[in-house]
Amino acid sequence: MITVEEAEQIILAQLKDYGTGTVPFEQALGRVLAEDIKADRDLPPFNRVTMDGIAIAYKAIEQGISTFNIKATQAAGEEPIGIDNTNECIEIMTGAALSSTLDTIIRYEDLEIKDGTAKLLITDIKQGQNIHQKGKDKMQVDTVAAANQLITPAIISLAASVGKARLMVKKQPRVIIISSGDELVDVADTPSDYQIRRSNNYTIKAVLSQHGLDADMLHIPDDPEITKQQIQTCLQKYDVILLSGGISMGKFDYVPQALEDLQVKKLFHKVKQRPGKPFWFGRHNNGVLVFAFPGNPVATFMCLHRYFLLWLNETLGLPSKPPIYAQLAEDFTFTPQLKYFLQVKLTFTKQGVLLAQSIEGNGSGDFANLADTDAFMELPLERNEFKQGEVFPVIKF
Ligand SMILES: Nc1nc2c(c(=O)[nH]1)N[C@H]1C(S)=C(S)[C@@H](COP(=O)(O)OP(=O)(O)OC[C@H]3O[C@@H](n4cnc5c(N)ncnc54)[C@H](O)[C@@H]3O)O[C@H]1N2
Ligand code: MOO
Ligand SMILES: [Mg+2]
Repeated sequence: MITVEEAEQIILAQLKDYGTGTVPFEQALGRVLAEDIKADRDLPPFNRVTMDGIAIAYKAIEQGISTFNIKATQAAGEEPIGIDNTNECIEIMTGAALSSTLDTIIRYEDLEIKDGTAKLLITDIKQGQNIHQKGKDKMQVDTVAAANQLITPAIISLAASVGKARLMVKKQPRVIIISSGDELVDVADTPSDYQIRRSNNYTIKAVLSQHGLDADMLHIPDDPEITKQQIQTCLQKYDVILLSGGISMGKFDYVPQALEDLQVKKLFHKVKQRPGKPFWFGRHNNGVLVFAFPGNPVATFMCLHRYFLLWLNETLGLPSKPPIYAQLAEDFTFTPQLKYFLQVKLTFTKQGVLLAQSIEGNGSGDFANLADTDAFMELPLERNEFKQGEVFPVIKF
């Protein structure tokens, strides 16, 4: 049986470029940017007033002038209005473009405005104050957002401001989620006393959608022929198949045999880990990758986060995420020769330390426990005793 690290390496050796395409920028949230976004003009594009008040030429202050004739009022979006004499000012609003004859803004709070004049109530005035200088943030053709990063709301905002109505993004793999098992009925159906509703497929879909990835869903019964037929169809239509269930040692666990019959090369089956020991991974000649997760809900959930999301991140060319470490809140013992992914609840202490409280639940079938936790703590395989205060990596979900 291979280790978690070996499984990770095998999976990360299967990265694939799915190409690029363009989407309207408003629909690009959560996708991966595949081009540099450049400023179409300076940012800001003009000397932008940052306070409502008056605009003056600083020279007036040097000349000892403290009362100004208001020549005009300029709103944001209006053509700049200049002055002819240093004893003049323009009443001006935040966001307005400043005329080249003006270089200093005094706020209304620091003025007394009466009978068409503005009198200064302060003496400490700096040349250039309350002005966001043209080109201060970025110059024309500067890159405002570099390729190979996740498109966040801030990047949507930048795209809008530089007039990029469409963005080039990385194409995502086409994904199908296949659940299996005769004991599983759909959400809308009423299970018999010996059935349950299927949930893993919805969990996977929800996690993927949190990561900006859409996926189709399919359920197959425990029938070897149907299992084979259905997977065969999916091998033609998708880039990645995420299976849940049917991969262990049960008499009706038909998935590994079906995959083998369909020429999906097994790259590994079983990993030294709990949960998720029976995890199966392989690749078809045509490049389709198959992640077959163990059916127990916590096992599916852990493997999805630990392996598939990692692969997705790398395959889309995103920078590797630095690991997050937390401190174990109490002693913990785990004796099997498996790497244990302990379910924990994370909190920050007053000292700013990330603390992991173990919330063990009742094994990998206890999906109710997932709602009470927010991370897996990855405990080293080589050890059995873990002490309060020790620090280990965590996978937040
Ligand atoms: N003799 C052995 N038996 C088992 C072993 C083993 O090493 N030797 N491993 C156990 C472990 S660990 C796991 S995990 C499971 C994995 O089993 P399968 O991948 O074959 O999954 P199933 O048998 O189909 O189902 C297991 C369990 O999960 C429930 N399930 C499955 N799919 C869903 C779904 N979509 N939504 C909700 N629940 C689902 C299913 O009803 C079963 O209760 O094998 C152990 N056995
Ligand atoms: O992988 Mo199993 O999840 O330990 O129950
Ligand atoms: Mg089974």
